[in-house]
Amino acid sequence: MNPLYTVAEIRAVEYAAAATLPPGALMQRAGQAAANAALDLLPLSTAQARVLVLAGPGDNGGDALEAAAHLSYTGAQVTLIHFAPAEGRVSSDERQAALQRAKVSDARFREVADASIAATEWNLVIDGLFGIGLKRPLDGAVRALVETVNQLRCNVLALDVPSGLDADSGCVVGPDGVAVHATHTITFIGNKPGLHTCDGRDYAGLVDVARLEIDASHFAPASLHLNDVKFFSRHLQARRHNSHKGSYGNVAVIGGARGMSGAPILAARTAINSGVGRVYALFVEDALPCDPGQPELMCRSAGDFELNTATLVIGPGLGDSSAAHALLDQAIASDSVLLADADAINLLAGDAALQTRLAQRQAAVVLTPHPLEAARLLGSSIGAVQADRLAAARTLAARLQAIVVLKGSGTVIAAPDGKAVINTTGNPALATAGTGDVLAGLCGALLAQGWPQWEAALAAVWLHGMAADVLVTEGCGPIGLTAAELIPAIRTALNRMVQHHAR
Ligand SMILES: NC(=O)C1=CN([C@@H]2O[C@H](COP(=O)(O)OP(=O)(O)OC[C@H]3O[C@@H](n4cnc5c(N)ncnc54)[C@H](OP(=O)(O)O)[C@@H]3O)[C@@H](O)[C@H]2O)[C@@H](O)CC1
Ligand SMILES: [K+]
Repeated sequence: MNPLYTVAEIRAVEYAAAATLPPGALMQRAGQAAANAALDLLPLSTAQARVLVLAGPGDNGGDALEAAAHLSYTGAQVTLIHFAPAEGRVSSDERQAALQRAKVSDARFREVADASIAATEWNLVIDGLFGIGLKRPLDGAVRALVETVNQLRCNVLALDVPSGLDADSGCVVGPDGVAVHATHTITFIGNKPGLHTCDGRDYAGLVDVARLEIDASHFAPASLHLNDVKFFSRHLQARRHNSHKGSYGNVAVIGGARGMSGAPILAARTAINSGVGRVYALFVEDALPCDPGQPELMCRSAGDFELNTATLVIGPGLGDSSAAHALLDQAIASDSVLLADADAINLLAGDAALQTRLAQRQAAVVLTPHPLEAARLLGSSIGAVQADRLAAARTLAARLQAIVVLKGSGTVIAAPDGKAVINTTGNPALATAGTGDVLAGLCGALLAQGWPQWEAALAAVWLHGMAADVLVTEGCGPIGLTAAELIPAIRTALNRMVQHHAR
């Protein structure tokens, strides 16, 4: 089920596997897998293909040298830019063997400063500069080379990790760092979180995993996965004929301070379109009499509502007034399943006692912070949260005993026991006002229909991103997609999933 491994975990697998294999076997397999992946990206007539291979000073460079030798034997015109290890550093034996193979092949070695590199029309660049051994930002000649490669218009295949990207966090290693902008990444032994969150999705392109035929016994159970429909599909239930609106739960969205009534309306509309029996839009100030665009919603003043009668989605447009704070306090004190978003998270961040009570609740809690909200809760900065999104989400989940959905590219969903998932759907169309309210309403809807909080969060994030992906393929984004447009697309995606998976 799409496990992800940290660099430390990959190193442990590599160490254990290498001990059972002939010397150099893993690098040879990596080089072969890389060459195969490259051939998939080249014209059928390889003899015409011009391939630029960048080989760094470590074993990632060794993979590249192996791949270069293989490709040159297929007839491709391979040009190699090779960085020897720094003075005082010794190549591994397998890397030295790979260098020899490349030297005796038809691959042509060129100097890094060769001006013809920028001017040549390459069919493919293979990036084997740095993999999981990257230790510092790229600088000097390597940085200049990466900047040149990033200007080329051909496919770029990264080996293991796009050089310059941190394989654990998905951050370009900086400050002011650069990384190879790959169109494809073939990653070795196991998939890595950094390829799927933060900057990872922008730099890795399409990711493929080559396990290098390592025996499954060398892999410890993963605590981190990519999101997968299999994780939640058993909760996709077909509807019974003999059912009524009372069968599908109640959601109450609490928010809507003055000037911000749109946020709870978006969340409430999403909830009713995602199958909830009854949906209330509750306003901390100036309740709207009704929502003319969605008259099924019951619009009320929040103060008049019995909070124990619905799944609560608190926060969209809630503001920071004392009335908002009091409502959050009451919501936490209630017995209802609770989703806290947006201003509810900001209010929580400023009230340690409320955080303690939240952590002690019996009923389920889901929090859906974006990175700034997460930073406020953690008492840190956006930069610190983004530098390690997984740690941020896991820390919050453990501290607040809640499912935490840390939004952003490669949304991270974390549970108090440390298990975590990175979502794979979604695109930059979601970077617009109101999409968070839609996600909150969707997750609240699933919770109200009886989904456990972990699966509800996984499914909501998946469907929300999938709806955006479908809309983008239809030309409704990424530029200019509005949050409200997601709602019917989510309804369609949810119904399709139920048709496909439910019994
Ligand atoms: N071992 C195996 O069995 C297998 C390994 N595999 C492959 O090996 C890769 C890991 O190899 P690795 O550990 O040698 O690290 P790698 O990513 O090549 O970089 C280290 C080198 O880069 C240097 N360096 C670092 N940062 C730098 C910078 N910013 N600017 C300049 N230099 C910098 C660093 O120098 P140092 O800091 O030590 O002076 C060192 O020389 C892995 O990703 C996979 O592709 C596969 O073949 C499967 C089997
Ligand atoms: K690389």
